Amino acid sequence: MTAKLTFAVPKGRILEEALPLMARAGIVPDAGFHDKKNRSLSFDCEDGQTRVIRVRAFDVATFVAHGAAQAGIVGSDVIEEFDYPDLYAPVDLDIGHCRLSIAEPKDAAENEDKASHLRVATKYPNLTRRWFEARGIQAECVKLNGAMELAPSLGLATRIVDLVSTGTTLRENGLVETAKLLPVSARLIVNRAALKTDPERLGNLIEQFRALAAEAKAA
Ligand SMILES: Nc1ncnc2c1ncn2[C@@H]1O[C@H](COP(=O)(O)OP(=O)(O)OP(=O)(O)O)[C@@H](O)[C@H]1O
Ligand SMILES: O=P(O)(O)OC[C@H]1O[C@H](OP(=O)(O)OP(=O)(O)O)[C@H](O)[C@@H]1O
Repeated sequence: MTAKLTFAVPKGRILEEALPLMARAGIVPDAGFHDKKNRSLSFDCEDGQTRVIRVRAFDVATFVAHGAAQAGIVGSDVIEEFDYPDLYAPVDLDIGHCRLSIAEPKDAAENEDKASHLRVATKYPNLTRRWFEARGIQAECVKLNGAMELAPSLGLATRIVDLVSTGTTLRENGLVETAKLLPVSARLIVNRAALKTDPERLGNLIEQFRALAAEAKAA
């Protein structure tokens, strides 16, 4: 018997949009997955050949890149931040849309614009450093895992780099978006080595998600 395929999904916002797509690709975790009291992190699927693990968004990429999970769904923000060579992201699922942006207080001092060194609060230090470096600016990143919007008013940083969708969080915290680093959407990801050793199963999975994404686009 072949080993179960482990499919990793983020536990938060992408999940709601991802579950119907997964179901159409035959990945349906058992009822425990939807039971809020269930503390299990791994769920067998109806097909008996797949298990779904529910982890934090950044950890989806880590599990798949190391081959602990063979495939999964994660935002392109996470893929670009890690840039794992063993991660293959063949299908844009056209869900989980947002953008990674720079923001600053709406009354920021003008001379900040000409600074060659900035302090930036972010969950994405690699993408942030790269973006500023390309513009000749050295970004000193303060890594936060949430509530980035507090950093400028409390003097932790002068800018933030964070995900923006409606813009409400920025507005309600007195910040304005000054540049867009990256448009973001969720992707199917696959471990490259697993694709080589199990080309039939993972190849089929890619084709199924590819067809679903194309269908959604055409609709
Ligand atoms: N408005 C938004 N804010 C944050 N993430 C968004 C937004 N819209 C879409 N996304 C996508 O959702 C992903 C976050 O997923 P999720 O909420 O599952 O993370 P998480 O694992 O709960 O995060 P955390 O590490 O904060 O617990 C982002 O990486 C991004 O790709
Ligand atoms: O533009 P908006 O529609 O307001 O969405 C953007 C906000 O959503 C995300 O935070 P999330 O709610 O995931 O909480 P977090 O700060 O814990 O990451 C993100 O980090 C922003 O704070």
